[in-house]
Amino acid sequence: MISVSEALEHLFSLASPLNTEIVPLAQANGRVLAKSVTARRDQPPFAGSAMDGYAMVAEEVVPGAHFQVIGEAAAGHGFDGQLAAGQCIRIFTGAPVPSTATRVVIQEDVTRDGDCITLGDSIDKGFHIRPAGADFTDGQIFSAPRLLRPSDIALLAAMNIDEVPVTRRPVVAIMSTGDELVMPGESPGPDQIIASNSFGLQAMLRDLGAEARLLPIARDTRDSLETAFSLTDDADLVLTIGGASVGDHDLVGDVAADLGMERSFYKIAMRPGKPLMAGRLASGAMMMGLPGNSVSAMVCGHVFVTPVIRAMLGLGDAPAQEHTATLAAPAGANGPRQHYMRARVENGEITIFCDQDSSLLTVLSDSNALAVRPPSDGARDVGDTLSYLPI
Ligand SMILES: Nc1nc2c(c(=O)[nH]1)N[C@H]1C(S)=C(S)[C@@H](COP(=O)(O)OP(=O)(O)OC[C@H]3O[C@@H](n4cnc5c(N)ncnc54)[C@H](O)[C@@H]3O)O[C@H]1N2
Ligand code: MOO
Repeated sequence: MISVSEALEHLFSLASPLNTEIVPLAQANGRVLAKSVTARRDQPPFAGSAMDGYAMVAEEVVPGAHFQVIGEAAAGHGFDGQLAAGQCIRIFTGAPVPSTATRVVIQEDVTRDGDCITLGDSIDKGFHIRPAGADFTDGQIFSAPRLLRPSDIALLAAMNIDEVPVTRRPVVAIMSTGDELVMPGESPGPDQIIASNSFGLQAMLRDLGAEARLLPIARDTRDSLETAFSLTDDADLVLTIGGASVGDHDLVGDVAADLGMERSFYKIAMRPGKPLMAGRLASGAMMMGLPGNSVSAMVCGHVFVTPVIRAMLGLGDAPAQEHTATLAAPAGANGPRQHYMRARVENGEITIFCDQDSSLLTVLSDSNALAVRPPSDGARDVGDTLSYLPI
């Protein structure tokens, strides 16, 4: 058995960044920017007013000083004339400030009588002028790679970038295997259960920005598995679930090998998730064969599938990021495999659930973390620092 970090190295050597496509800005949220882009203008493009008030030429604001109102500037409509000492214009937020104006006095600090304003006794000393290019300037680089979020979309729009180069979404084919499985909503026979892992993984993959589609459930026969594999030619990654262990009906590895899969590794010193396999199929797609136990499949999703998808998206080869918390209750010594234990982190303290059986989805659902216990980690006390993966 290889270690988790050795397995990740193998997986990263199988996963390479996908090519780039151009999408309209409105469809770029959640995508990965593949190439750096540059701002096509200054923002703001002119010195602009930050407040509603009066723009004037004044070194100091002196209570009781008078100014003559000679015009107006609003957002989208600047003032064409020249502004001299003793003069001001009515101005609104977002309007260009005349080049000679030195400050904007907010309207709350002014009394107006016809075309004359008088400054009040207590005046806000702010200049309230946003210089041209204060946010960004023409040609400023917005660097790739990065996962685009709503705030980035707003920035790209302001930069006048209407088409965005993003990494193509990885296409992932998810194949549940097993005679016992039926789809949610169907009526299972007495010996059957509902396929759940495929749906959990599909949700995880979609959150990561992959295009994840479910194949028909493959039965525990060579024919059925071969048929399911024949539907994966367009995939960048094929995820099989179940049939990965050593039982007589665990045929996934054998069938994949017969179809030309070059195996990279099988079995990892971890729990849950020990019987994970990976390799490259004859189609060129990467394959990961996940164990069937529900929690094992989802843990492999967090520990291995997520970093693989991020690598395919061009976000780099890095393991899932670990955080630390202090232990809320003592934890016994760990065995020889790296153990990912369902846990809850609250206010910086981590509590590990008692029952870690790898079939218990209720415990997984109650968890927001996987405590990471390295191989042969000794017993830990309350207050000890522990690493965890947020989930
Ligand atoms: N003699 C040994 N037996 C087992 C070993 C071992 O080393 N020696 N390893 C155990 C471990 S660890 C795991 S994990 C499982 C993995 O088994 P498989 O990958 O072959 O999975 P299956 O046997 O097909 O299924 C296990 C379990 O999970 C349920 N399952 C499968 N697919 C789904 C799905 N899509 N949705 C929900 N549940 C699913 C299945 O019904 C079984 O209950 O092997 C141990 N055995
Ligand atoms: O490794 Mo299995 O994944 O422990 O249940």
